Amino acid sequence: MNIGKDNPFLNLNYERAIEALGENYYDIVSAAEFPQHFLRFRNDELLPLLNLNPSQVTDENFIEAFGKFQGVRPFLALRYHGYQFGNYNPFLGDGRGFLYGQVWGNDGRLYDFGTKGSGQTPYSRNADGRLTLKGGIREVLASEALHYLGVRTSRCLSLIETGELLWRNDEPSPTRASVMIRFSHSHIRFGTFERLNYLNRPDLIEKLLDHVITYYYPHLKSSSDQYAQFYQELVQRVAELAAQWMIAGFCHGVLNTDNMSITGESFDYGPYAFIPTYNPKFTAAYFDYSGLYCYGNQPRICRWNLEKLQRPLGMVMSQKDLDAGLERFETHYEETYRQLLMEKLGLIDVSLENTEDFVTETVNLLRDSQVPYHQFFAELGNWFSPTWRDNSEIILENAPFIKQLREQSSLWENWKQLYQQCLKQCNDNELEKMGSRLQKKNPQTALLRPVIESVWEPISLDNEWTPFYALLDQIRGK
Ligand SMILES: Nc1ncnc2c1ncn2[C@@H]1O[C@H](COP(=O)(O)OP(=O)(O)OP(=O)(O)O)[C@@H](O)[C@H]1O
Ligand SMILES: [Mg+2]
Repeated sequence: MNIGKDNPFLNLNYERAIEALGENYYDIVSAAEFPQHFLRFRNDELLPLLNLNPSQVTDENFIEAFGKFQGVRPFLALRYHGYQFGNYNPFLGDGRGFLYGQVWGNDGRLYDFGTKGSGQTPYSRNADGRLTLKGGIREVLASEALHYLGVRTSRCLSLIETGELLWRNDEPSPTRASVMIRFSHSHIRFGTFERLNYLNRPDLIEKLLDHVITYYYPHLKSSSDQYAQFYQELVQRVAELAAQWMIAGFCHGVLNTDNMSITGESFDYGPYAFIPTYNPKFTAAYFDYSGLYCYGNQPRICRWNLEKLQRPLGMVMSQKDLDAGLERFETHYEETYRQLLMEKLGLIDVSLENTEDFVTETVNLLRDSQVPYHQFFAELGNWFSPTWRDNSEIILENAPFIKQLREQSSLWENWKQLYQQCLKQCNDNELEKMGSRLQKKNPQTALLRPVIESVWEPISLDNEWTPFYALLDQIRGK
């Protein structure tokens, strides 16, 4: 049989980077066999990166490769541990996924195809190794939405419904099942290093660190203090990521160290939620009883996770270098947050004497007024007028939530003054472009929970997928 002979996914040039590290880092596993295969999502936007033309890749090609798992082997269940809600857990690892393969993008970067919901592995414990269809849909939507909001994130390459029924205590059950392919820059997690520290294997830590630098920080390769520079850059990337989440109004929900990527990329979208209004205490996961991973704690938690990573890294590099790297977390975070908030307000190359105050005032206004977070910025784009530069009184005067803003009289007056001061630094040409720039930065549709439920309901009741695809178009700004 010539299965897959012409399947472009099976003929990609797979790089065996992780495989070459040896079996101390993974277990070879096989995929589950599923009774049915319905391709529910294919991410054609990613194919050109692999030099594939979407029109030449059939749905059957996706199903064969990522639903029936024919062809490329071996599949590697990666080994890792992690701090979960503050406690060390040595019983983790890919329990419902594996590394399917690694490929070079034509952007010169190495990408992983990682599965989720592909069956049991040695790390499944007593669980089924499966992913619910709703869980898969939620991850597809989150990663597309975050990507379009400028967050450095993994994406989904495909989602295939498998015809199985699952029992879950957080979804009405039985519930439908799926298998997803994640497209990301590495599935090496902080917890991958933590496991090696637990096993007291500095030799394996060093080998993994060299691998990480070779493939994901290649510009550091020739440096004499590459470990120090790697940690410094990781701290910067993670601080930037935390700022990107905060600006996007995103609460990841489960910031365990096994969900932190060594490339500083965001991934694993389980019980996440976008905030309806600015509320630092907003908590996404129903099982996060103390609110540890609430929206406002995210920067602090990221820093804590980076600090925990010092233990394994400390086996092969100096504590002094680690401390120096982590010290810069706050500065990177604050600077990125400030810059991104200004951009979200349409302000590029505008420097106020007191930009920090303006950023604080904006956050205070959003928090105290409890206006819808995403809508505030979207309406700024919808109503923007160059005349705001000359008359601050008319700023957002027709916005649906103006009453809420006016109730915060001194905050609101002050904010308008500061925004006007910024606009005064823009020339006519810039002001003309401001409305469309704001609209581009701030989509009309936010991926709030009721929005996700509104597309899930027709799928679950009538197998009606049109609203899901329409929502995808909206969050992609189409
Ligand atoms: N249904 C399941 N069957 C087997 N193992 C599971 C299942 N759900 C979660 N796990 C395992 O529990 C741990 C924590 O799960 P978590 O939800 O953070 O990760 P995940 O969503 O499964 O995978 P990823 O982090 O790659 O997105 C992981 O080791 C995961 O493999
Ligand atoms: Mg996870």
